[in-house]
Amino acid sequence: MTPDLPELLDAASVVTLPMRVRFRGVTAREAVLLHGPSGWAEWAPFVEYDDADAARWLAAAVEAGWGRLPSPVRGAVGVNATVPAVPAEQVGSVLARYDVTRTAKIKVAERGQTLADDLARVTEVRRVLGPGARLRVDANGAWSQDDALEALRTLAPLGLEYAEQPCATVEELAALRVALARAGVDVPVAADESVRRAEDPLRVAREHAADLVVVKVAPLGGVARAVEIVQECGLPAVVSSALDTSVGLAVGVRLAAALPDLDHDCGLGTAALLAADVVADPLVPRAGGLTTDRADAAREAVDPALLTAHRSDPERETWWRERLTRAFAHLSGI
Ligand SMILES: O=C(O)CCC(=O)C1=CC=C[C@@H](O)[C@@H]1C(=O)O
Ligand SMILES: [Mg+2]
Repeated sequence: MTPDLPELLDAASVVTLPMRVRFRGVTAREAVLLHGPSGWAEWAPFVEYDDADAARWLAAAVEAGWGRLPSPVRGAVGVNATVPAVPAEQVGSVLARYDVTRTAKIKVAERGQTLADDLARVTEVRRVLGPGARLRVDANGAWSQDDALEALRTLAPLGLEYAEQPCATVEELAALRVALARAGVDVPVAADESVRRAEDPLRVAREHAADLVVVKVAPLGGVARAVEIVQECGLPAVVSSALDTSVGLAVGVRLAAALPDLDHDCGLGTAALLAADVVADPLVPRAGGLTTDRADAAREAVDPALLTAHRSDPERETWWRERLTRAFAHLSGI
């Protein structure tokens, strides 16, 4: 069932949530919470995304708020800590916000920083979490193929589970995998933007450009679509958030719980990066994981007082409502 536009606009609350640390260049996360007959849903396409992208995020919100989510095949999922591109001295305080010690994802290749900064940050995460922890890095496509080879050669001795989107294009990722193998650098490559922002999310698998895929519910158009994409790719998957509120994270947990195979911890701990949320008890990982029970409960626990307290200013609210109207016009093309 798809709501009409007046129903969607009526169901929408626009919020601005402050973040604890800068992430993806933002210090506040804006989101639209939608209350539909199937429960709360979130629509929060990154502000730089165009209306066609935003429509895919809307399809995901409509699935959660007006449709049905695929049934879980597991009741709990492991979660990684997410470490923004902070100075090494701040790593300890970031990690202290997570009840997670097994796996951490570390942002690298941040604009204005150097490989020495990345090395210091990853070294510090390894020191804090110890030799048994699984560490993955995410360059968000910022390295050239040569830079990626040099960086991963430098970081590999610290022990990396994988490198997420080390280069921007599918061609570079494919060539990098060959170059890494040739150089004897044992770091698997994961594709994120090459799946979530691609015209054809399966191309990365066809071109043998990745060892695993990172999937996010909203950019892929919903849980059911994301499950299909993972199956069609035929590669191991990691479910990750799109810097969601607890509502979006809860739906992410439902994707992780619905995948037939899940061998990696998921990037669903990002509530810890928000200084405010739309539920009183944010969906942060406990003992390294999240359960579907807690996720479903969080989605039911959206607090109207928090929606009011964090309501966006009138100018931003108008911007989001107009964007929602435009994205809705694209929805039928999805
Ligand atoms: O994967 C995680 O650990 C948390 C989520 C995360 O890192 C991201 C969420 C949203 C946008 C991104 O720039 C970023 C990513 O690239 O994976
Ligand atoms: Mg990523």
